[in-house]
Amino acid sequence: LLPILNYPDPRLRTIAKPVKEVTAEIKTLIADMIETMYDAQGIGLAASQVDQHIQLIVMDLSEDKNNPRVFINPKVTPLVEEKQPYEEGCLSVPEVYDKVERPNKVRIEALDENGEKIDEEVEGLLAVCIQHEMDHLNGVIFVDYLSRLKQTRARDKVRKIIKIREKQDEQ
Ligand SMILES: O=C(O)C[C@@H](Cc1ccccc1)[C@H](O)SCc1ccccc1
Ligand SMILES: [Zn+2]
Repeated sequence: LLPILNYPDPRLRTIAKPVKEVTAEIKTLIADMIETMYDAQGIGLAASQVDQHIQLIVMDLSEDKNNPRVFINPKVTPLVEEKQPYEEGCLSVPEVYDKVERPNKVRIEALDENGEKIDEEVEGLLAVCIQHEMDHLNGVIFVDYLSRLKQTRARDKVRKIIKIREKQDEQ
């Protein structure tokens, strides 16, 4: 399992670099990220969150957690002007949930783990999730869209949760 960086860790603000070639170690990273995402009960994970600053996202929205998707060097283009609110969460901001408005239909252009082209139009949770992950690759965290007060509360809450988790790990 890979350690997930927690807000407000400044490393989460790093801009991810494009992947030049899908090497063996990138394939290992992909497998480790998928395992880490499942363990953390996430439906998406960006490489930035595990302190690897390359343009790589893994996602699995399936019920049985048996259909992982890999997006390398992704480009997301909104297909509708109108934005819809969605109650987002983030593995880097544990137990903080709040509404974020995003276009709910987007085009995804990327490469998959075999370097094959992906070019899909998606909507709903998949569209929300890919935009949330793309933000991570650009050093943006969903709490950045919230008020200052909510950002302060999020920071305090994450600090408390991490302390509790560290205590649990000691026992
Ligand atoms: O990038 C992450 O931190 C994983 C995110 C992905 C996500 C964020 C907002 C909306 C959908 C997906 C989540 O922690 S995965 C947990 C989750 C699952 C279903 C709905 C919301 C959040
Ligand atoms: Zn996130």
